[in-house]
Amino acid sequence: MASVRDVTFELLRAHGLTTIFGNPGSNELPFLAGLPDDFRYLLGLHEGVVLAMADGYAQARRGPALVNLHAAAGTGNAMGQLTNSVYSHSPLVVTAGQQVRSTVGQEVMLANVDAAALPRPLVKWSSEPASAEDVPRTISQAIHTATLAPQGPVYVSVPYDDWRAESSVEARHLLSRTTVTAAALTTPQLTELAAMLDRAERPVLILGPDVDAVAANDHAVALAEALAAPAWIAPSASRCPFPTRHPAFRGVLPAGVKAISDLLAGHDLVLVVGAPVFRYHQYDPGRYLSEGTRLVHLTVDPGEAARAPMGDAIVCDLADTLARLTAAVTLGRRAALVPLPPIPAPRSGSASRLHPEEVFAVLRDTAPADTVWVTESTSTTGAFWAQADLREPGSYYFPASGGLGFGLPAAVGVQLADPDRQVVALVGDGSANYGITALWTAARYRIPVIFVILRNGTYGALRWFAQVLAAGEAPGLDIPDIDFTALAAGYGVTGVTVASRTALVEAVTDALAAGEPRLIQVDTDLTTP
Ligand SMILES: Cc1ncc(Cn2c(C)c(CCOP(=O)(O)OP(=O)(O)O)sc2=O)c(N)n1
Ligand SMILES: [Ca+2]
Repeated sequence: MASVRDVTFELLRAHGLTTIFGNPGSNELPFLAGLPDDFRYLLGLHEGVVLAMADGYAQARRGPALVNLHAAAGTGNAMGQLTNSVYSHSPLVVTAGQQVRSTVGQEVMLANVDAAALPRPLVKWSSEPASAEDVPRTISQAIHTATLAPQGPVYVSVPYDDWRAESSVEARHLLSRTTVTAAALTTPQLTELAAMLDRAERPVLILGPDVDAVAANDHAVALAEALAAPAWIAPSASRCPFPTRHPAFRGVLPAGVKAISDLLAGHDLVLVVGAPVFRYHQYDPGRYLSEGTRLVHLTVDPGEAARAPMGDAIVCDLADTLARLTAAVTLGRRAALVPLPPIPAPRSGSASRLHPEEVFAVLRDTAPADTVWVTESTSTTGAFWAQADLREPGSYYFPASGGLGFGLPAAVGVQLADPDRQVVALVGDGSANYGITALWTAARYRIPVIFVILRNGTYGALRWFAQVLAAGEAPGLDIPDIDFTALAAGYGVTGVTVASRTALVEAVTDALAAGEPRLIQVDTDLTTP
């Protein structure tokens, strides 16, 4: 008779979940010991790194990723990164080892007390099965819950004495189950929306991460062209859903209520696709929409639809709806769009420092055109987008809730999922410290990410925010004299410090040829987001 562990590995295999991102403890050993040969385990030295690696991997492969953590302590360490995963709709199946089932109530050492409650509200669903026999079905439910729209992280805690229990023969049904979301607009809904777009004098598109998550970028371009409508990326961008040098592209919306409504004034119809309405950030009170502006919101997430403060929402399949709308609207109703001016020359840095725009311009011109950028340098996002030339789906990732510690490990996960494209991590000298041990995993498994650390010696974004809030000087904002080349060497990654464009070109060129992870530390001027 098959054990619960045997059936669980069969189930994971059936769903392609044979890569485990993890950090083990004694509770996890009965699950991990004797790992089947067709499974691989990627060790992260901190559970925040483990989670963010899995998040990058899942987003880049557009499929689920499996995580194994140590009881409550490991889960707690991972929760910082779950704040990102839950908003990036990352389909993560997070498992955690639990103490022996009969001892949990005594709260013995390593008991994950109230395990299913611990990760909420940072997961879509969580559970600790009520019996060993129910472990396979619970994990099956977790996988389907993570991958059905809206996708998201889920959590299952398993007492370690469950694995050796006998499994029910009925569990075999789980191995072949499939579940899918089918959410197409009805013909009347589509006809009504297409007519609304046709009637609009000045429609505008706002595109979000969920368009890139289903690689519907070309559908978004086709609709923008059919409508001759400008296209913005939704605020607090965590992915790039539209080519940044397309004539319809206008930029990333600022994350303020008044700033957005001012920018959208004059448009009589705003179509938001695949983003919450909206991920505001700085407090910037004002009208949500100008008089005469109507907003329609297409989303995969009923929660986004229900909580928006304005507009009409339709929960639907994004790629299908974009393609059908393009075919349904009337062409040629508006004058051709005037493209943005060419990318401006980057601003120059001060003595012995480069301006972030210079760094991004050199990287853009030296790295391959289909490079994947994983960024976490919070004061330089404006500089990045000003210099960006992103063309393909899956070209850009940023922590969806700004939970730092994502950049370095997520870049490792993205490179693991997408070995045919070069991944470059652009991470601030502050952010780098939250996920620094990812360098060890990159070296250990020879995952050839190029890590670029922008070192301005401060928490730049917080300096900017202190001005926005007129808060004045605050303690704890300076982080001088951290040497990331020394830290990288300690984790097995070769690093170099550069102080000129020429040296940066040379370092990037060397790193591209290395075939193993490399770190490049650049001293940069402080700029604003
Ligand atoms: C886990 C965590 N801790 C603290 C913060 C607060 N925080 C911090 C500490 C920032 C500064 C990041 O500094 P950096 O050097 O990475 O980048 P810049 O200098 O370009 O801002 S931005 C920000 O929101 C956070 N977002 N996430
Ligand atoms: Ca910094």
